[in-house]
Amino acid sequence: MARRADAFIALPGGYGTMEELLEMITWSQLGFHQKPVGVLNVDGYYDCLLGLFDKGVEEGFIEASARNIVISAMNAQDLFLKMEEYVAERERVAPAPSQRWNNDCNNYDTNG
Ligand SMILES: C/C(=C\CNc1ncnc2c1ncn2[C@@H]1O[C@H](COP(=O)(O)O)[C@@H](O)[C@H]1O)CO
Repeated sequence: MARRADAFIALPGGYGTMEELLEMITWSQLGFHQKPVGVLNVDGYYDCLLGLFDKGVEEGFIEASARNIVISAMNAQDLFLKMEEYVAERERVAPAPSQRWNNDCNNYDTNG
């Protein structure tokens, strides 16, 4: 499913949603994909998580270029606009990304 998606959007959710969001962010960071990853920050639900990402950059745990992987907006219209404009800045760092993608995403793609 992840391989077939054009983009990923996290709506407000719990641990499972956050886990999937972070997985798509880390896959982008590792160069497994260059698709936009959006956060629909309804009523500021994700403010703390986004703030933690900023702190991660400030503290040197997250590269500034990797912080740009995460696109956020308070409403769907703004989020879509930002995601349409997204250009992946990070190089593909993983060796043979297409092979890695197939290997790492097999669990998600039950339709072949
Ligand atoms: C093995 C992986 C993920 C495992 N986690 C989940 N797999 C499938 N479905 C899940 C997982 N975690 C939560 N869910 C369901 O998603 C909905 C939202 O969950 P949330 O915790 O409220 O955000 C809910 O229906 C859960 O049952 C690989 O990544």
